[in-house]
Amino acid sequence: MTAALAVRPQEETRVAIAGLGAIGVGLCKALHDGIAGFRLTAVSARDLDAARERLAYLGPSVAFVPIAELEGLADIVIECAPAALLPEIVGPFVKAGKTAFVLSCAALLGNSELVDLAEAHGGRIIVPSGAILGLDAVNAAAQGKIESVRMVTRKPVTGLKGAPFLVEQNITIDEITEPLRIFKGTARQAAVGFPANLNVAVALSLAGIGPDRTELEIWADPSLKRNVHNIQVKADSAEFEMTIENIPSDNPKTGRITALSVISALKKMKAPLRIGG
Ligand SMILES: NC(=O)C1=CN([C@@H]2O[C@H](COP(=O)(O)OP(=O)(O)OC[C@H]3O[C@@H](n4cnc5c(N)ncnc54)[C@H](O)[C@@H]3O)[C@@H](O)[C@H]2O)C=CC1
Ligand SMILES: O=C([O-])CC(=O)C(=O)O
Repeated sequence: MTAALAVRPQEETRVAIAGLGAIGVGLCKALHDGIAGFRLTAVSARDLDAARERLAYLGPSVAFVPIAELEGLADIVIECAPAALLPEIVGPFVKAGKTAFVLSCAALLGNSELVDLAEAHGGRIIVPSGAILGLDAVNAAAQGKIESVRMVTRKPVTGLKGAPFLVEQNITIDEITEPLRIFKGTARQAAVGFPANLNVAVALSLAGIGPDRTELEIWADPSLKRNVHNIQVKADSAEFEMTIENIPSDNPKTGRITALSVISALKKMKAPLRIGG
């Protein structure tokens, strides 16, 4: 047998994408262009016919199907849909012992049975770094003792509009001319009040000291064009501060780096050299 024949080709992992918005469309393109070891096999969208037309370049090897059919067609699913759909996207995959990447991670707090389901069936839920930074350092610090994690988020008005907290509290931000602090509380409270705007705070809390101890301020700032997150961590191993300025994608609520973080996480799954968490 020649050396070449002795090398087993790396098995391709079949990927499904649920939700074809700002993140999902970027991931489709990346997978179509090629991520070694992965093959896009199925996608799901609210309007399947429109999606089929819009993404015709994906060709006949990619199935456009309702969410319920994704699990039969893929080994992993990437959830990048509205948060309310989290259980129906993730549930079937983890129940089959498969992996689900979750972007709407704020919704994990209200659906913790998904983690139990994954544990019971040998499935995995992976929350990529998304639009935030330093989850590896926070997670490392959490292996020791973390005293506090504080985050201050500043967003342009378009990145916050329509959040349930603003509606409930009758806070109008359309015409502000100065930065306005609109929320002070915990990551868990933010997940309820800002379910589509503060996944980053929940990811940070899950990496560190949990959603009830992670403190958060949210500011609406009309002078900003980017979503800015500043994090301060005090631990017995290190004290650190990190800031990220996210350039919005086609969806003003979503930073461009979010889809890239998924591509990076996929590559890490197969890399012979893995850097960071
Ligand atoms: N973890 C993180 O750091 C971040 C998480 N996110 C979250 O990721 C998720 C996706 O974000 P984007 O792509 O920006 O949102 P988006 O709104 O651009 O895309 C969501 C897509 O899901 C589609 N959809 C609606 N109903 C559907 C159904 N029944 N079946 C399949 N698809 C359906 C919508 O038509 C839309 O195209 C959101 O929940 C968002 O809050 C966003 C940014 C950062
Ligand atoms: O957390 C989120 O859902 C989005 C976010 O703040 C960002 O993209 O900067």
